[in-house]
Amino acid sequence: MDFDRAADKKLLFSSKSTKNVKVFGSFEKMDLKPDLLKGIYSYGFEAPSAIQSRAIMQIMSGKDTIAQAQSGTGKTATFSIGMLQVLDFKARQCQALVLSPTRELAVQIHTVIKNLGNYMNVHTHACIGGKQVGDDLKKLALGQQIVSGTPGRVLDVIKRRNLATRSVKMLVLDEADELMTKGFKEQIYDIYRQLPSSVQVVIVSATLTKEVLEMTSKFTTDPVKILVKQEDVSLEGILQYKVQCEKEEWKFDTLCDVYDSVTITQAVIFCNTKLKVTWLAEQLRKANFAVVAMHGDMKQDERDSIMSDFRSGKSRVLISTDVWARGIDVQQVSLVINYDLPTEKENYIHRIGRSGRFGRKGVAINLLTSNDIAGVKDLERHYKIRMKELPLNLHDL
Ligand SMILES: Nc1ncnc2c1ncn2[C@@H]1O[C@H](COP(=O)(O)OP(=O)(O)OP(=O)(O)O)[C@@H](O)[C@H]1O
Repeated sequence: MDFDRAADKKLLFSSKSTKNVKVFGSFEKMDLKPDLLKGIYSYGFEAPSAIQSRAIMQIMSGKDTIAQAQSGTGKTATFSIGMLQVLDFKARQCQALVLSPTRELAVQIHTVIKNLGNYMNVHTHACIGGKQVGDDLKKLALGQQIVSGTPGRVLDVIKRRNLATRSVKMLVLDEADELMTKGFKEQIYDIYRQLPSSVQVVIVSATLTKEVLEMTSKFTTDPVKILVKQEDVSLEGILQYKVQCEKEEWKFDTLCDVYDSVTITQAVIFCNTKLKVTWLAEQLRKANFAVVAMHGDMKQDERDSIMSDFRSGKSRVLISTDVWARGIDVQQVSLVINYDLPTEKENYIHRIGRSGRFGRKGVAINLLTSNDIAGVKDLERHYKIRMKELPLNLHDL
């Protein structure tokens, strides 16, 4: 695991991290419950990643934990394993809440927890918007020890008194910086206020700015911090390219060239608006390219079916908004195209991180107009990266 050795160094050298966090080089050394260990191995994991070898034991110890690590380096299993180790699965009360910004991510986390806890009789539920609330209420009435959900729906079922929070021991905020933004912040505070004051808080993201860290101090007490320096947040395994298209109208032809030339497994193309996603999908289909599209205004059933086809490899090129930028794990994605440069710096890292999962190679291509010059410079400076010009012969990639 060469990539992990690199990630390891980066976690070690981040100066704001808590000093002397012990590193556990194997899952056995973590003294996990045998059924949990069995779940981890049958899920296919052999050894812990850099973040796992540090943060799992901290989470298990009951301390509030801030766990930052690059995209695709196994943060989900970090908090899932920590959680599965400490909860009491003989009791049916809800003992852990995981909040994340998108429905698809909440479902994905629920699935990972279910798989890792396969031998532990875990009852877990994905509580997300866009689905009949009645179905949630039925599931919750059965008793769910872990709930993974989106803030709006989770708050709703708490307010309706269908999700009892008095036994919640752990709150995980995944993609915490996104959850601290305007749309979610109030809901997160409202949920937090409903939890016992002793609740352990775990903060997770690949990007955590100083401001976000300050905000999270409202939820945490003397947290263990495992942080990555800004210039180390971008993964080395993802090659980053730019194409100067000058004008917006010239991007489309460039995209068609790229589509034709690169033999890919799977790709995600990002646009900044839902309208543009729909428009681009139409244009590409007219030009006989097979693509699917997904955005937040679509019905959940449709989103589910697009996700399921993309996960299974039935569809190979997906066009989306930032609803797809964070957390979604499809290992076969090897190419990310920013048809539009994201408006938030952090989302650049998250978007390109949909490729290059767990040490795989990835390619990111940014289509730029003359309006993007300053934005690119800013990204390059901020993350100490270099976007190279896309080679004319794309097979060289
Ligand atoms: N110890 C491990 N051994 C092998 N594969 C692993 C291990 N831990 C995680 N993975 C795999 O790595 C991939 C990425 O993990 P995960 O989705 O948790 O990343 P992440 O750090 O949460 O990324 P993001 O920042 O994009 O949310 C998943 O497919 C997961 O199954």
